[in-house]
This record gives sequence, structure tokens and C-alpha cells, in this order.
Amino acid sequence: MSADVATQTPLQAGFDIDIELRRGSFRRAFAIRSERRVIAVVGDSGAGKTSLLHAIAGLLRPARGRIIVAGATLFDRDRRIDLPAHRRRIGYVFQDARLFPHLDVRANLLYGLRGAAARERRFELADIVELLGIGPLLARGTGGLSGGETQRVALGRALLSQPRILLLDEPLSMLDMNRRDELLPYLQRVRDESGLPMIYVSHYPEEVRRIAEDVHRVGEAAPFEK
Ligand SMILES: Nc1ncnc2c1ncn2[C@@H]1O[C@H](COP(=O)(O)OP(=O)(O)OP(=O)(O)O)[C@@H](O)[C@H]1O
Repeated sequence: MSADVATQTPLQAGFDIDIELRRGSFRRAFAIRSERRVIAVVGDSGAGKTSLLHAIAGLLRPARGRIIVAGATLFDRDRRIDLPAHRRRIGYVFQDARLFPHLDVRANLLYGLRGAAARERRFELADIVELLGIGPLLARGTGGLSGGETQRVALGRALLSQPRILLLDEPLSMLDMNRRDELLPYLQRVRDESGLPMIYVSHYPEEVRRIAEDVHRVGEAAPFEK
């Protein structure tokens, strides 16, 4: 499968990823080729989903291969391209949000804006606050937020960093089922209104069905029933 991918011409939209990752004794090839803007990556625990996102974000260097997203080459071993992480402009949302505990919600959001050049600014604070319904939370500390509120702020902070790509690593997995249902419509709004390429990692088929246009299973050959 990866040989096939390697012989095809790069896609101008979507994802063209063909890499091998090594992490200690973990060693795995990934081949994802999709013209879709929003894809999901599913797979068992330990299959390498987070490692794949790390490689796209520039936090883990593949042993070989290439990573092209929306026509931009982030990594290509043969062509000696390896864009540093800070130049890849990745918005990353983790399962545990990782908000700064010493900053209130507004300051957490504004942190995302740091370093974004004015000409690259597509997402403004007021629009993101409206999109995610977090206006009432702005002056609050992060400690008392519910899990769903926390993840909405994390999404806002990621968008305000003016990313070219959004990576979401199981953003709902710490929430109970009701809270997951509450947050999904916000994820759908971000998907539809940001227009960004997105990779959504999840264990839950239902979530994946509601978010992604295309599903890729990593770690084994069996196809994933969408
Ligand atoms: N820093 C590291 N050093 C060595 N091995 C690592 C490191 N990080 C991850 N691994 C190993 O790489 C493999 C893939 O881990 P990864 O976290 O990418 O899987 P995952 O599919 O995201 O799993 P989960 O769904 O449980 O989060 C695992 O076997 C893990 O133990």
C-alpha cells in the first residue's frame, strides 16, 4: 500500500501521508491518502494515533516518507524538507485540554494569538468566542470549568493561534456521554466554519461518523465500518 502511495502525484487538497515512525521498540508504517478536508483516524490503544499526530505537528521525525497537507509539504525525507514545528502552524487539541492554570479563560485564549502575524490572522477573538459560546466564561479561572467548557476554550485557543491545520486527539474522551453530546455540535461548527483541514482521532465510531468525511484505521488491516 505504501509503495502505491509513493508513486502517486501529491494531492493539492487533503492529505498525502506516507511515513514510517519509530519510537523505542514501536515501529509502524502509516499511509493515508485522502482528498477530504476532514478525516478521522481510529485504531486500538497503542496503534500509534498520537504518534502520527506528533509526526504531523513536527514533534516526532519519521524514519522515512513524506507528509503533505492541503498541498503544503511539511516533511519529505528524500527532498530534505522538515519544517520546524513552529512553522507548521498546527492547532493541536489534546484530550486533557492543557489550559494554563494560572491564566483566566480570556488570557488562555489570547495566548493563542501570541506570535501570529497580523497578515496571517483569520480568526479573531470575538468571532471565536461567539462560535464556541464561551463569552460568559471569559473572566473565569480555568479551575472551575466543566470538562466540556474546558475543551471549548482549548479549541478556541487552538483556532486563535491561526493554524493551517487542526489536529484533535480524542478531544471528547475525558467527558461523559452527555457532555460529549453537548460538545459535538461545537466541533461540527468549528469544522464547518473554520474551513481548516482537520484530523480527528477517536475511539468512538459514533463521534467519528458525526465529524469526519473519511475514516482511516491505523495499526491493522481490517477496514473500519463507517
Ligand atoms: N516517547 C516514547 N518512547 C517510546 N515509546 C513510545 C513513546 N511514546 C509512545 N510510545 C509507544 O508507541 C506506541 C504508540 O503509542 P501512541 O500513543 O501513538 O498510540 P495511540 O494509538 O495514540 O494509543 P492511545 O489510543 O492509547 O492513546 C505505544 O506502544 C507506545 O508505548
